[in-house]
Amino acid sequence: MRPTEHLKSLALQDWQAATRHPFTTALADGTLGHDRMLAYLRQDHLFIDGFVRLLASAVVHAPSLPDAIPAAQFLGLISGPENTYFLRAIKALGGDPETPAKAAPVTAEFQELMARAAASGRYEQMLAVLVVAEWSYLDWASPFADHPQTLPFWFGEWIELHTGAGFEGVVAYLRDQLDSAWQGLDDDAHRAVEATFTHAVALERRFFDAAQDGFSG
Ligand SMILES: Cc1ncc(CN)c(N)n1
Repeated sequence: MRPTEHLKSLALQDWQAATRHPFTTALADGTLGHDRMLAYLRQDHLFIDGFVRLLASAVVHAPSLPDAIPAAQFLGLISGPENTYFLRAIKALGGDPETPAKAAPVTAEFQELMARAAASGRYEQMLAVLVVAEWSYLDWASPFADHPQTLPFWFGEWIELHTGAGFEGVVAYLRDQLDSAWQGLDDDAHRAVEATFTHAVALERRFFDAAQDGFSG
């Protein structure tokens, strides 16, 4: 079994709950309340701040230039079209993209996990969080790739950013990086990757649970 399959198998319950979540089902069929989508995007924009720094750290720690380049290109996508999507969508939903939200507890925990992984100097720790974040999003969004064009852009473009050949390539690359890093690690480092990976999956689930509640708790 591939190391990334093994890691996912350790977190299967949370994985399935995160990737077949009523929040994303409602988002994809267009019935999600606009207030809910706005609250989610304002929290997720905070998540992206930490994510960009984590991805940049992975670029720094990649073992070679060919290993670093796909992550560097993905960094450009997140910092460009994805960030612009956030600004446009938050504005269209009635929010002020220039005023950051106060981090909800689950967002703050995610920020801490990403900051810890980035500061660890351990490439596999960075990849453990990056793989969960992008693979779980590919998993929930893929069944909705052919969404109706009538969906408002704040729903439709969010699905498009997480589906398609380009994004599948990002997930394949991140998984390959973690699979090959795993081979060179000792038992203690394997346990540490497992802990970070399963924590990240639990946070993805809790992030959608909180989003479903409008981040009110
Ligand atoms: C919480 C979370 N996890 C993952 C992703 C995927 N980019 C995201 N936008 N937000």
